[in-house]
Amino acid sequence: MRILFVAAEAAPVAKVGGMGDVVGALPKVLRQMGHDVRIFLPYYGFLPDKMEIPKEPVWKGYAMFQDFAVYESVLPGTDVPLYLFGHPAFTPRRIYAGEDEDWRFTLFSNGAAEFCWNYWKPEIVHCHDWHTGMLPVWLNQSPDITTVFTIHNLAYQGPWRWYLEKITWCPWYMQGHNTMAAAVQFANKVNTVSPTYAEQIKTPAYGELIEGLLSFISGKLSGIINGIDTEIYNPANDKYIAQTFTTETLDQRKINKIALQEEVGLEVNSKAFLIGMVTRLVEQKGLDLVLQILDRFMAYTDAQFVLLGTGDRYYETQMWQLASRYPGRMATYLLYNDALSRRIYAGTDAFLMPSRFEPCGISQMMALRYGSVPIVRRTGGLVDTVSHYDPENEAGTGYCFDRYEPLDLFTCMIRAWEGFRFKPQWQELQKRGMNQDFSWYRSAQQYDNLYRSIYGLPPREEEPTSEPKLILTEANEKS
Ligand SMILES: Nc1ncnc2c1ncn2[C@@H]1O[C@H](COP(=O)(O)OP(=O)(O)O[C@H]2O[C@H](CO)[C@@H](O)[C@H](O)[C@H]2O)[C@@H](O)[C@H]1O
Repeated sequence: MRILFVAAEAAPVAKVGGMGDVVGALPKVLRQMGHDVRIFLPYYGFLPDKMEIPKEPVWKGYAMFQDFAVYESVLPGTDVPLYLFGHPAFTPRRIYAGEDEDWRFTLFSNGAAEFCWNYWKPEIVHCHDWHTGMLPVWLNQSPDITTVFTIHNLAYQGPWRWYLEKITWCPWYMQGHNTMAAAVQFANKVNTVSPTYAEQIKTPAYGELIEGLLSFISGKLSGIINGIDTEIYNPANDKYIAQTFTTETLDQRKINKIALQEEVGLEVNSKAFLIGMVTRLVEQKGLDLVLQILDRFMAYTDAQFVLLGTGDRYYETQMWQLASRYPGRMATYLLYNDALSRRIYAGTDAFLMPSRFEPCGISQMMALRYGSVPIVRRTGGLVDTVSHYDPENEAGTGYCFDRYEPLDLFTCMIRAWEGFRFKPQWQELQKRGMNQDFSWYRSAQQYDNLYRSIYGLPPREEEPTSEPKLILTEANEKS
């Protein structure tokens, strides 16, 4: 099938969070499965620093009273054709956070629709998040193009209808009070990035005010767990970490811990329990919980803590100030740095992710792959990817808690800190995590079946072993 991915991010050239990982990895695997997948991305001002882009555009178009040009390149490290939407609105060296955000991404979507109608006609347009939410509405009038809309983050729903009506074409048949709601109504298939979250968003606690709509369209709504790029993120040959390792050579992993402690200015001590966090610093990621207990945790234990993240100024300053109270034991890096993130996954003993909600979560899968034991709140995709440690039966891959309460997080962290003292059991726990299969192949198979279902084709046979593991606890079934 001919499939066009339209998104605001694509790793490795334009990534802020997990959506970039998905758009950067999934097309590659789908192409290996025989689909002609291409990506449509804004031509951000920083892209020429990161890849080769021809000077001449392959096509010029017109949308929302604006001229634009489309340049063709290839996503670095892959064979995936990449079309770049060139317009001065994207020249600034940033992906998000501008006053013109609603306008410029609506223009981008409109440009993508024109591109499909006039230059390269796909059978399926696979849209990601609100930035591309108008595409299913516009393409609804083209019966030979179908749409899939993937929700990575329901919290951001794009501009309101009244604003869209001012800036662009809202066809007579359009429904939905904002871009996300319109996309959910008009896409042929809607999916989110884990089975648990797909259920949760039909409830008021997680539905971000469109739970009624999501319940209404539940017949076309599904959950497909993300993968990670296991070729790029591989502790056995990662050139960004001090010492490569596998489950067989886990003892060597402590070289990474020492190197990380040196790099981020922590006291060098391979015996200290080192917790890491790599995250966007936003409410979703549970930072308010962390701020309520971290001071006490640091005071009560001898643990060390390293944070890498950017985001809300409030969380940045609070974490920074906390770090200044624990010199040599806590380090805060307020920046975006892929190489350092890998060294944190490879060098920490545990990885903290107490999310308020989590559509899937890529970081905990990276942590598992690099042998850092996740401490997570059981919500969304964290339910589907991390199972609670059961020492009696030597089962489970991390430490989990259910309620979004500071005391529950504190208790969970203390349990992990205690568990770390039992070295042989801890190593087994790490190995179980590292042996989990989070490759994209399993998820790509499910996307393939989703595409096939649009055309009434039967699903392809799946390997029985490749089924994602869905672990539902009583507490989660209730939430
Ligand atoms: N400062 C920093 N430096 C370097 N790397 C950093 C970084 N901050 C974050 N990252 C990286 O960004 C990615 C974060 O991905 P997540 O899926 O965990 O969260 P995110 O909320 O961004 O994604 C949203 O979309 C994805 C994709 O569908 C869903 O999994 C998720 O639940 C949803 O919230 C990881 O690869 C992480 O290493």
